[in-house]
Amino acid sequence: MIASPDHDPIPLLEARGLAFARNEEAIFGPLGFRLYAGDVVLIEGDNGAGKTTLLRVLSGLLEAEGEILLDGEPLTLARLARQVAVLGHQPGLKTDLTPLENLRFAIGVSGLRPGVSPRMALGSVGLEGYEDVPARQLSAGQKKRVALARLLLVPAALWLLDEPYANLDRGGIDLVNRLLDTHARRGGAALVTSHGAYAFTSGTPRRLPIRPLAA
Ligand SMILES: Nc1ncnc2c1ncn2[C@@H]1O[C@H](COP(=O)(O)OP(=O)(O)OP(=O)(O)O)[C@@H](O)[C@H]1O
Repeated sequence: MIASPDHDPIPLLEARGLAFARNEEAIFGPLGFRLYAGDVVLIEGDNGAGKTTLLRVLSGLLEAEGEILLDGEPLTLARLARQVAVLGHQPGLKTDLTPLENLRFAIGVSGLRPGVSPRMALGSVGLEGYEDVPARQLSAGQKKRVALARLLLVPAALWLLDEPYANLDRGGIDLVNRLLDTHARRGGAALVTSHGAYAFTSGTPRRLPIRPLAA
């Protein structure tokens, strides 16, 4: 069980007895943990350990045994849309649309954090000048940066990030760490998978590995 020293009594995310099996083969769990405002938690595990599966369960994409609570309430699709931002292996962009259009689409679905605009968010992730280029013309790292800009724009307090460092150069890795740091200081929380090579290399927020993830 993970808990920060100073936190609100209600965790942003709580898992109770969470277990997932495929074809009767256990993938992970049972697993219990709490994530409070200000927590950034690194999910560690070898290839195939079940990190992505866990994030897919927490994102409502796969059903598992056990309970998932968001702000103390059972996970529902409506709560997910408002309270959780997910960054998967794929950047999740519509490639015929530009970065600006993709971000406006995301705002339409998940809302807008006060005080930030799509152009500002693209500037923050180093994509000034790429606002109006079709996303299919962007490199893998640039696409990942658009997905990071989406995190900055939406108001969700809980971030679920699957391999956010993949495809990023050194500056991009530092960028992810800065975004996590700022998000945590603003009262957000994040669950991050990584193979560890690049995790939290600078501007390090708290590092709170959960183990074991795979029973
Ligand atoms: N769609 C699927 N159908 C069947 N088995 C799957 C499927 N997706 C994943 N698995 C299996 O579930 C297990 C956990 O996979 P998962 O992708 O969660 O691992 P991971 O820890 O994220 O791995 P990696 O570090 O390689 O990304 C693996 O044994 C994998 O082969």
